[in-house]
Amino acid sequence: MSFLTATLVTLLFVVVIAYIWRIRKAYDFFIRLGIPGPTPTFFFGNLSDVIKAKRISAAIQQWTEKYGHIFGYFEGHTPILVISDPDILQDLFVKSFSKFHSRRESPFASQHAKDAHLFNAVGLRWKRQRFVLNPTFSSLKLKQMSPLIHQSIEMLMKKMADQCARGEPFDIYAYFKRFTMDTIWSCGFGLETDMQNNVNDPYLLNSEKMFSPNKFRGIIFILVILITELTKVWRSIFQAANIIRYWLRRYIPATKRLIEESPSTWIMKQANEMIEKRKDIGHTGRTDLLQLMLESMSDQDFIQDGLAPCEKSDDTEVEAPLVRKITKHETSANILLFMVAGYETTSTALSYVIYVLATHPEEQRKLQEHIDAYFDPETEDTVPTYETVSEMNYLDMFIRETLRMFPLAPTAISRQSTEDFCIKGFGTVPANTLISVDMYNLHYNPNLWGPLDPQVFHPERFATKRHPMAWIPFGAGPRNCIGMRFALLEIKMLLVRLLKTYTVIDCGEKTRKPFEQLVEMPVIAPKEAIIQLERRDKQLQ
Ligand code: HEM
Repeated sequence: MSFLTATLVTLLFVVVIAYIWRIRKAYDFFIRLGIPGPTPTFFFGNLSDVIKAKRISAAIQQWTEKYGHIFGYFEGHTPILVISDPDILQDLFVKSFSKFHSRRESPFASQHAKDAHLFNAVGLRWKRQRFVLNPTFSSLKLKQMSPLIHQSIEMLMKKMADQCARGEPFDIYAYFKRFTMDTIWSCGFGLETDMQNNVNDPYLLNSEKMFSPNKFRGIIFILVILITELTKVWRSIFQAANIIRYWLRRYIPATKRLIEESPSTWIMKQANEMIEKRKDIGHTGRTDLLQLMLESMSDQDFIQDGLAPCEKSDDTEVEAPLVRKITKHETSANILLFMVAGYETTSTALSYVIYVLATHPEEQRKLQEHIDAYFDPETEDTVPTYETVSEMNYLDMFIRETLRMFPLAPTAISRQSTEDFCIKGFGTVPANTLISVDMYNLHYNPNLWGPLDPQVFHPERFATKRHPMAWIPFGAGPRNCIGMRFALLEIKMLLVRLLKTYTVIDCGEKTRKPFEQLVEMPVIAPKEAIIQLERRDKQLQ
């Protein structure tokens, strides 16, 4: 063995030993703080329990039952602190928000990249973007958007009429996806898409691909968890692969048939074209998301954020950033984000509402009577206005109760502390600790939701004032879901139209099975939502 080889082998040996020692030491994290939790396995942490539970949120639920409202587990050797004590969460998410404004970094994109969007950005960059985007879903804007939402509903109702006439069970979830995609494009970006009629629409296909399993993404994800120190390397490999794919397709036409374009690259390309087109047209009179971003668009490629100490934002209790601008990179990244966030979440929420309606006929009847009290059941095509649906309390409670029982994005809520913090009864938790929430535990906690058993579907429980952290399907505090009011409006307007005309019928096993085998990716969703529709006027005859 040459001297060089011997030196290299020794060096490698030292690095491996140091790494093993580092991992071993990482596993002392919760022991030092006196926080309970499942015992980690060397290198993998508690991943085997997650695999057994099939879903990360299901594993977290099981651990909360065993270890209580504060516990810790390990993803690889990264400690994750899970909290479901509502008072502590209130402190972290709202009162001490200045220390907890960051979210867990995506394995695929850096929080500090030029194109970090609202979901990924941290600190002042996030505040600046949120400040520009917050007015998107104000009451006035929602009111202006409601006729556009109605147009998409009209199209969906035509499809529902066809399906009802067939008299067979069908997957309504697929229709909801096309409906929410049409709606977000028209309300957010002023584009008249027709995905409800064109199932091969490239926007729809590419967005669907972003949620479908992808082996390469899966491998990068696992590598980031297990060898987290090399996150930048794994991320660069992921990004380089996308760039190579793009250049190969662009410059070697023969590869077009062999190599598929990455769906995010495709969407970003459309987003950039859309920005240029709208810039050419000038102000359209529309006040959609794209217009808001264009009005605040900076000529700079990168904005150095700074604080204006005297300025305060209306919607967040944080100081406003000095520059109320957004770059072109951030604009196109946010177009991608809003499209993805506004499509899968709302359509999945609708599929849960449909499941509840089908499996709780008595509750469905009550909701129909409530709708009949506001809209004449004889006139089918009434346009449910923003004002009227906003008054419909029982409809609101029905949707809230569905999202309490079926929270679909629990892993979207994560926070990372920027300073040390104390949890009463435990030690000082160091800065940069990742915090997760057990949404199921909060949503099913009898102390927060009693006296009626939280396992029972009972919309009226929302008539009683509850703890502000008892219901958090859209997150909490200044960094909650920006699209919440839009999603709720869309769901309400659609339900009014659907239930005025139809009753949702349970198709037994076909309806129930997909909801017993939910998949978390990252939205928790059934594969399909099979139901049948029956005209209400036919039932009365
Ligand atoms: C039923 C539908 C929806 C659910 C359940 C949902 C859920 C969530 C959750 C749990 C978060 C994380 C909040 C937190 O960390 O506290 C979030 C963030 C976000 N959501 Fe939604 N969402 C829905 C619909 C929408 C829609 C329709 C849009 C846009 C059109 C949207 C855009 C976003 C964005 C941009 C963020 C990041 C906000 C930030 O970091 O400042 N969501 N959503």
